[in-house]
Amino acid sequence: MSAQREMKEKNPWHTPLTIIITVIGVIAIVALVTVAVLQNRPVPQKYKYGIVLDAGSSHTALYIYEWPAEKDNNTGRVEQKHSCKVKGKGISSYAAEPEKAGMSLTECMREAEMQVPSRRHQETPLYLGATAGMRLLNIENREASDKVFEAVEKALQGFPFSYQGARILSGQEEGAFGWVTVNYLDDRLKQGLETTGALDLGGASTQISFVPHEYDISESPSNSVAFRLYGNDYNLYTHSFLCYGKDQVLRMALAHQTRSGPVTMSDPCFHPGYSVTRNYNALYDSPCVSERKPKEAPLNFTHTGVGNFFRCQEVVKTLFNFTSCKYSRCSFNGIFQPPLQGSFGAFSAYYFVMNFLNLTDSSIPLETVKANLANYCGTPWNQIKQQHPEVKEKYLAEYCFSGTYIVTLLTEGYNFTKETFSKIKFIKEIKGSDAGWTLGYMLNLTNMIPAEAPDSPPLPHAGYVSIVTVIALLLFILFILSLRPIWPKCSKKPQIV
Ligand SMILES: Nc1ncnc2c1ncn2[C@@H]1O[C@H](COP(=O)(O)OP(=O)(O)O)[C@@H](O)[C@H]1O
Ligand SMILES: [Ca+2]
Repeated sequence: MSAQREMKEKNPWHTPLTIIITVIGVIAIVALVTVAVLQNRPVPQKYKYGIVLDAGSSHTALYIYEWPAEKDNNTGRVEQKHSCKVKGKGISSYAAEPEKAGMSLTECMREAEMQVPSRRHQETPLYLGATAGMRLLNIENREASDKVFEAVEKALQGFPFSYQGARILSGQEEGAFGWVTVNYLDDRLKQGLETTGALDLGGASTQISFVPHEYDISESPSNSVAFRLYGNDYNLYTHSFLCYGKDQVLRMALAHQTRSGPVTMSDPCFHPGYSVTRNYNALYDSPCVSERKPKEAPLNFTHTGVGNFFRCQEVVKTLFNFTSCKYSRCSFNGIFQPPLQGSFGAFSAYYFVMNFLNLTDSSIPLETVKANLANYCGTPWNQIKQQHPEVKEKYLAEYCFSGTYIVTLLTEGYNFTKETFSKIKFIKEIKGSDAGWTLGYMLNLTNMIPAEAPDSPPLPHAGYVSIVTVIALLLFILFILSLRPIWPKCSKKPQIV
């Protein structure tokens, strides 16, 4: 009993000094680890927002983007939070009543007010970019185009966002920003990977953009755009063909087939049994066809379908001019195009049309695509309507023409072959964000893609916490070991007794 007490009294672990040192040591280590964890714990996510209105020729769409507030200038990913399709037609169709162009945006703008938290309203940039519909209106009637912009501007300024202006994008910008969007969403830019080309088909214009293999930009400087993004240089080839969007190209096809001013016209691009009355003045009311208007024509003509893909292709081919090229190589209409390179993402109407025709799968060979189209175009109009009662009749009637145009544009126009055709992916969106020029436009205007690669912290959060914990544990073990000279006394004493 007394030996036991003596041992207890002499146990060095039980001296007040050791106990105090141990307790302080443990507290210090716990405090160190706690501070490390708390300090680096991600704070609850706060977001910033940006709004872009895509005023296309056929309709306007509003996109809301969001990104983590503390990372807006480099590392944070910008994603599409919401989109809203404006009811009615594109703003260019309100040339005769511009106020209505402004009013048409109200519903989607109200939706944006609900979607963006109100404390962020004032700092949220709002852009409107108009494309080929307004380009055409601007060519046709400058004054009317200015009035539409005035009305739109007035309407947008009535909302609590940070309004940054409404303007017409150049064809180059439209092509280049579509390319930025696709490659940003695919994370190809930040990682410096080989980029994907972008193919955009609108109603009034169409764009092709890609980084060619070896590219002499001096051959046609107006087709080149240079970017420095995340420390990499890109020489992008881009071209926008005004009037070669699918609605204007249809006008051109109809104009070509009615150039003699007939009363009825049989069209291989429309289904057998299809028949509508069309007005000559309405058909030729566009700068894309106005010069081709027949001198003498009746008021209307009857547009009937024949449904023959191959003959339709012949009609479409007449809309491309292959005769003159002052460069080393051209696509069509004397426009320079370097050899195609890499894979492509085809979006907007490319996707809508090919998706309807069940032809988005890249593994379908070009020959099969043509055979399916031939079969589809040859199907009687009544049968098509019965099979797709849910689809808008205007779209439904035009899928044969649009599909034929897409295949002809890609192969005859841009020179895709049966081998390279499989490199085209028909896409609507990438990782939840729509493919289109709007995201690239906003990233550019808000300087959200830095020219140089951002400095990233040497360690991610988890790595940092683990290292602090390991060091703390090592310190603790070292501290215990430093008490070692006292250990033998403690363990041997009872044996001596
Ligand atoms: N569901 C759909 N099916 C077929 N075509 C569609 C569908 N939705 C939109 N489109 C077409 O996509 C095109 C979009 O073009 P738009 O962006 O308005 O014109 P642009 O880019 O030339 O200014 C239009 O031709 C429109 O009719
Ligand atoms: Ca468009």
